[in-house]
Amino acid sequence: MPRAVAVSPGTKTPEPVAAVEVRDLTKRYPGDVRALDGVGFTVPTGTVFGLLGPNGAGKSTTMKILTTLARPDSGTVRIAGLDVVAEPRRVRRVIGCVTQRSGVDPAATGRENLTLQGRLHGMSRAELARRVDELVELLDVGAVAERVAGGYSGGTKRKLDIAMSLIHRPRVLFLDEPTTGLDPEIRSEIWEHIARLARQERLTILLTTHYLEEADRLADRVSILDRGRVVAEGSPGRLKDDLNGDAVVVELVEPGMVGAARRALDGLTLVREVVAEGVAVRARVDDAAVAVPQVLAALTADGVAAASVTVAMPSLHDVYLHYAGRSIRETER
Ligand SMILES: Nc1ncnc2c1ncn2[C@@H]1O[C@H](COP(=O)(O)OP(=O)(O)OP(=O)(O)O)[C@@H](O)[C@H]1O
Repeated sequence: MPRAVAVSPGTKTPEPVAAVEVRDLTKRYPGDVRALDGVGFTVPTGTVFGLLGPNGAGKSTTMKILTTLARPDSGTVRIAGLDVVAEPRRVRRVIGCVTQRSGVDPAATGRENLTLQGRLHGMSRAELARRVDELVELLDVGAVAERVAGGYSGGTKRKLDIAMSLIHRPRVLFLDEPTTGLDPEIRSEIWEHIARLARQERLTILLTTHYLEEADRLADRVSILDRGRVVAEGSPGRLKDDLNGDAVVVELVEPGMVGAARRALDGLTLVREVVAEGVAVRARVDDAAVAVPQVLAALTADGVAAASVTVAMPSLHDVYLHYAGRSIRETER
């Protein structure tokens, strides 16, 4: 946790303890769509915060308002102490954004992309050259920095996008689904980079994700949004602990039986929630020792064959399912 007040090196002005402070945010779209209905959360300086929620929950709308791209109907947002509605230009100077749409110019080299970005921020030549070198090393893109970005792999391109968002040394970094569409191996490499950035650059990071393992791995705290409201907030560990009970995961012999397995387990009073996960079903129960025999009996009675049964502690998937009322996998695009 951060100290009460920190001093940033260049300005000697005290940094507010909360890097992001969101209060009572509301936003309606035409057609009486209530996209945000009183959203509030605080992100302490130097921490990583995850915004989770099913499609349509209000994550993008929240991100747009926080990054000055949209105005709220009511409520307040302060970024590094600055009001996003009253001082959008100053806010833009202290934030960096990585959106799902890449800002990389495929015809320019990695180094040229970074340099151009720095010029757009009005950085001096010497300072920019230093910063480009620093970021090339930090994001480990030295081997490809002189090659045109059009030939980069998806992971390298994403790293360049992240580096570009950091060129002007922002205090708060917004990452919108930073690893969507990447291979699992590349995804964990990007996670390592993000975690390192948070430490080395003393960044506050706010990310949206629908990979719950990403939030579990990176976020100090998460907020689960549903229908424009925060339905749960806390550290991933605390949210999991609060759920109590166990998760019973039954892997099925036949993928086609997932629906039948789900219906069979839905009918058991000791199963609190059940969700399909690929060729498995995941049920949350109070006591796995009591539940497993009944789970297996119910499946057998309905003609569903189990390949394996695993008992686990509740995961962030179970937390999400509990608060959002549905699995994030059911809501994936
Ligand atoms: N420009 C718009 N006009 C009308 N309705 C909109 C507009 N943008 C978003 N909405 C609606 O507002 C609600 C919140 O959308 P938002 O995009 O913020 O959710 P989200 O959590 O980011 O979902 P996703 O992950 O699908 O982007 C949804 O019901 C959505 O359909």
